[in-house]
Amino acid sequence: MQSALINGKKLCCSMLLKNCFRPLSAASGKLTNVEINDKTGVAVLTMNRLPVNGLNLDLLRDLLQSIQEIEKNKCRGLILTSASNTIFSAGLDITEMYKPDQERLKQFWNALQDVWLALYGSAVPTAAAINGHSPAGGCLLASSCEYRVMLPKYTIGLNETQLGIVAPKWFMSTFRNVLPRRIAEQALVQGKMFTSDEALKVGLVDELVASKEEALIKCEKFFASFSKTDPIARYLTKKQLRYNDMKELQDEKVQDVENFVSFVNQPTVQKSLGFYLESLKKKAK
Ligand SMILES: CC/C=C\C/C=C\CCC/C=C/CC(=O)SCCNC(=O)CCNC(=O)[C@H](O)C(C)(C)COP(=O)(O)OP(=O)(O)OC[C@H]1O[C@@H](n2cnc3c(N)ncnc32)[C@H](O)[C@@H]1OP(=O)(O)O
Repeated sequence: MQSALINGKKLCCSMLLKNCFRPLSAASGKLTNVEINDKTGVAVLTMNRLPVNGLNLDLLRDLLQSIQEIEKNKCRGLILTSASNTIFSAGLDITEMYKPDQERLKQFWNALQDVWLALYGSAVPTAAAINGHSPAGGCLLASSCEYRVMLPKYTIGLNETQLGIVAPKWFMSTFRNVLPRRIAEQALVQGKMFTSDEALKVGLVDELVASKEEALIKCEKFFASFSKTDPIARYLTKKQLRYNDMKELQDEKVQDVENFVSFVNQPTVQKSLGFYLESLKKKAK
């Protein structure tokens, strides 16, 4: 009975996908794609830098432009997802940090700050359809949304300490906004990657579903739960709750870039990043 119901919705969704979605052309950069459901007003923002949606400067710039266009168009919701079948996002593109061009390195971190501020503080309700692995920066993006639906058998978490990196304060605040403090602390110090089941258990994600289509439906349902809520009151409440986290970064934006640049340029950090990149490449062979 339940699967019949789900199948019914699936059919509905694929019909919607075919009939109701129009691209938001201004927001569809090379590495992101935005489609708006004309019936519901919900925008699906898809990261499309395959194979792993590594967050490099170009993807971050496209993401920012897309989020801003979705806000401008007063969409009823923003669903963040991936064009890959197995990876939501591999997090920051490590090649941006390894032997970096110094000016680009600053722009890169600045772009990440801006994407986080735009997504975390978005006036439009946000949800992530996590259709693949979501380590580090991928987890940051998903956790910045208000609701998360994940597919089974993937992993998600802030694994920075496993890489010998300290996650910046605003990564940690984002995590703490989602998880109980003690669980957030334990996970952050361990650099824990949660399986989908574990993520559901601790509340890092809100629902598990079997397919991306179902994930999109669940995210739409989350937005529909605001149908009787005043949108301005909704946004102002969210803004108040997230104000301190955002203000902290806004006040320290320049210092935060400097900290990042100086951290990344340390010879020991460069060495670790080099080894890590090599290990990823070896694994791929
Ligand atoms: C005091 C402190 C002050 C300031 C601190 C400041 C800064 C520090 C904070 C920095 C924050 C960093 C957060 C991050 O996001 S770091 C990135 C962390 N990401 C990861 O650890 C993920 C690594 N990747 C994987 O685990 C797997 O690739 C993944 C599970 C995502 C996919 O596995 P799959 O088997 O499907 O693919 P692979 O064969 O592994 O990969 C395919 C190719 O993609 C390359 N790759 C993968 N991930 C990355 C990446 N993050 N960056 C760059 N390149 C990546 C991989 O090497 C393969 O490449 P090729 O061999 O095909 O060339």
